[in-house]
Amino acid sequence: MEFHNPFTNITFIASFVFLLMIFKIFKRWSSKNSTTNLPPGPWTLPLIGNIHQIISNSLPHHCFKNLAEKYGPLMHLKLGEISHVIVSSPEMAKEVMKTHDFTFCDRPSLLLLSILTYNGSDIAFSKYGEKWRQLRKMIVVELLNAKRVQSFRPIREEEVSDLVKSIYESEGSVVNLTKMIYSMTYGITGRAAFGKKNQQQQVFISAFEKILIILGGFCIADLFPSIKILLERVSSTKTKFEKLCRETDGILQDIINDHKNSDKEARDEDLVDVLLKLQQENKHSENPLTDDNIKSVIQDLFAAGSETSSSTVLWGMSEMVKNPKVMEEAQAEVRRVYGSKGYVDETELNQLIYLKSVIKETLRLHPPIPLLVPRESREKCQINGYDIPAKTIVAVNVWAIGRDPRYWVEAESFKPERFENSLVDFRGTDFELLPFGAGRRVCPGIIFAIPNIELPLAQLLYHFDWKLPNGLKNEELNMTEQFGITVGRKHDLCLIPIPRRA
Ligand code: HEM
Repeated sequence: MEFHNPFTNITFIASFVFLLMIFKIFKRWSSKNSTTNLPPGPWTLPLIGNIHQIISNSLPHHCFKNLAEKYGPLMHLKLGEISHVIVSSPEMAKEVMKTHDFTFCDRPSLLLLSILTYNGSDIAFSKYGEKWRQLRKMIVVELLNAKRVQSFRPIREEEVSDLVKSIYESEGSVVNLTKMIYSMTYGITGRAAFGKKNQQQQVFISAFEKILIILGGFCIADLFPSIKILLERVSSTKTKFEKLCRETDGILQDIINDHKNSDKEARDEDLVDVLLKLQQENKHSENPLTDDNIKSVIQDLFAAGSETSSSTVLWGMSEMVKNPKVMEEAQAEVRRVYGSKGYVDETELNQLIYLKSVIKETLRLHPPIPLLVPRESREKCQINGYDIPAKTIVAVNVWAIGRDPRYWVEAESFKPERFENSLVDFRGTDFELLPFGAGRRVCPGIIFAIPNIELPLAQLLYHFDWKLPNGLKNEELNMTEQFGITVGRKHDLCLIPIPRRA
């Protein structure tokens, strides 16, 4: 899956607009820069602040890690008119997401996300407040609980079996695992959300993929609020984005209407059914669930759930191909556990202890959202003796934290064994491993995500041995990252499956 580099067309638009608006911005910049006790950071240029330092060939999380090595784990950057703080150590992450969690549990209002989410009617990108709290509670209790996740087990098993079947059909030739895994995960999310697969669902998924590609980019208007309207006019992105959102909105509304008008008893309950039931139950409450809430929550599940799980499966496979001893041990475990049964299902997944360590290690080195979803400070506060002004955007570089040699021996190596006798977990209480974030805004989809990652990996390991095409050696596998809504592989993972004859 290809994404645009977020920083590609900034220079052109920025130089044009800067000439027009130079005075206005300068005035605003100088008045906003009056806080003197900010965390350390690189020297800023007038108007653009530190933008020039992050428009480089390296990806934002790499660039922030390099800068943090010089300026420290709590670093201030000015991107355009907006103050950003970049957190790069477990201690500072704990300050932001535990000690001062309430101050940092807001999300910034970003132009394209506001359009997509019906002005923040969702969970992931909406402002902190009573409406968000109620919606999140409802979704966690009713939608993302263990019983509901279990109810989708047949869907997962069927979709993963279909994946295995189509790989068998390509026996001996190269398969594009990237395409197959994304399509499988979208298939699982689509069926869990909407019920049976149909044409409408496919159209929604392909339009939504285009939306995610644009969202993975960078919106310059968000960095210059004082000339936002002008920037929106100069750029064609907003118009293109609105058109795509109108398309997905139409499809989602049709799906909701179809659900409202059809016989629910005649089919298995899907997530749209659950949301419509909640809408009925809450229609007289202070914060009723609107159709916009339903549509934006469904989009959250696709955006937050599908890309992240796919990218984890693909990074896990890539690391195992690159480290054949790990692959052998993981295969031996899966084949031992399922050997007498003769096929893989979800019943024994909890016995795959080594595979669980492989997944943890994958999330340590390749967190799909390396800077987490941005937070915004609700009020002024002090961290580590520095002032953080209200409305500062905070990014936690969990990619850098996962590679911190103070916490991780041989931090750059892929060693699942490190978790063997360790209690470190990824659920948001161990601040050296935070792929799902922490605190009030921690990912509520962890139990939904885990089987979507474990089952395909277990099946791929059970049924096949894997070889790189064109005589490439394992260590030569290209591991370059591509920045987008999640950080995935830049190059599709293409491998030759060799079916295992039991
Ligand atoms: C490997 C899989 C996944 C990873 C690594 C992941 C990671 C994350 C991260 C880093 C955040 C932001 C946390 C923060 O701000 O501290 C987040 C938020 C969220 N995730 Fe996940 N996620 C995954 C799967 C899922 C799944 C499967 C779902 C739902 C089906 C989901 C739903 C959400 C939602 C709704 C939010 C927003 C929470 C809020 O703002 O209150 N995620 N996720």
